[in-house]
Amino acid sequence: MTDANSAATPAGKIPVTVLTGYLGAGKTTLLNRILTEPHGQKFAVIVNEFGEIGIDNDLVVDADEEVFEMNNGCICCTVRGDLVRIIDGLMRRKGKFDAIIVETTGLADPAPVAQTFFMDENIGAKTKLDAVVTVADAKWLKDRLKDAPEAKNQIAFADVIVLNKTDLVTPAELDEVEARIRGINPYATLHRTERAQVNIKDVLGRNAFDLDRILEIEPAFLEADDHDHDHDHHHHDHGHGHHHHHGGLKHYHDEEMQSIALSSDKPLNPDKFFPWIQELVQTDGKDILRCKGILSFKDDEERFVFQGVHMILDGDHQRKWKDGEQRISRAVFIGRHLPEEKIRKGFESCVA
Ligand SMILES: Nc1nc2c(ncn2[C@@H]2O[C@H](COP(=O)(O)OP(=O)(O)OP(=O)(O)O)[C@@H](O)[C@H]2O)c(=O)[nH]1
Repeated sequence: MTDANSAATPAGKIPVTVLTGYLGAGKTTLLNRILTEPHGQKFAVIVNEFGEIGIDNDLVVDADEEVFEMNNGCICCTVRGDLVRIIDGLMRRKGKFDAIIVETTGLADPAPVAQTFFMDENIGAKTKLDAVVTVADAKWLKDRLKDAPEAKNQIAFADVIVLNKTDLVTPAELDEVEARIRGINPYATLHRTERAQVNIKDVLGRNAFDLDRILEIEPAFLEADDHDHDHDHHHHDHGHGHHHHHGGLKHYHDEEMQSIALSSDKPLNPDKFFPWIQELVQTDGKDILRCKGILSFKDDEERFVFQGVHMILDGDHQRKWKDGEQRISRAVFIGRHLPEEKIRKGFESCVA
């Protein structure tokens, strides 16, 4: 097969798609869409998540794909070594898959991730960065561009932008957010979507990563990594956070961002949980950028997945608990100034 989607690049390198976008924009929704389409390809999927407990990899559809998880840290810093190791391991089993998809955390700066494919000689020889695909949240991007520098970098670095959640905004708002995106990145191809419904050929096998353009934005992109992780507090353009240096590449982290991980081995009562979570996101949704969890309800044979982005909640049964599978409820809340005690106590009070 030699369609646009066909995996092997001329040099026989494995194409890598970096899937990025701010917290809750719809990355996993897009990933699941890609994996469930009849694409006839075998993907290796690498998922990086912010927060201590692995929920994301559990939300990726149960396809044939192998999912590698990297928790506890941001892909662009602490776990970058993991990324190199996982890809290195994958390359030793060449032939078993056609392409690699890396889903970063919503808080990752895509620049150092992309840089890995140029700076690590071994990886650069065997893989090729196909495109940085950024999912943008039509409802919240505007606000995040004001307070989250990661969100802006994700747009700036994109080769393909999936402007998602068009159902949550008016046509005028949609035009406005697209104009904001165009102000930052006039080059990327852009698709407006609901539930990340985009043609797979529009996001994979693009051969779109443009090094020249990136060097214009980030002249230091190809400078050697001296593993210098300076914490530079002399920049007062943002009240919090710090900059790292990856070689000559400077990148920003929001240190006020926190995550709270909760778990319980006692089944929860849905009649307590739903009113609690609804009330919580109504009162504190401004600070809760993202919440999600896999829950075990009393007398319920199925896992229940809930998701939230600010005050918008979503939830559904996912699948039956498997025989022997431990029925543990897990949830994570990500945001700034989170009322931790209130969230912990509230969650505990939902036990049946
Ligand atoms: N209304 C609406 N909701 C959507 C759309 N796309 C995704 N969602 C919901 O938005 C929430 C977040 O979607 P995810 O795909 O998990 O987002 P993500 O970017 O992977 O989130 P993180 O990995 O936590 O950063 C979920 O509840 C989705 O069901 C859309 O087009 N419209």
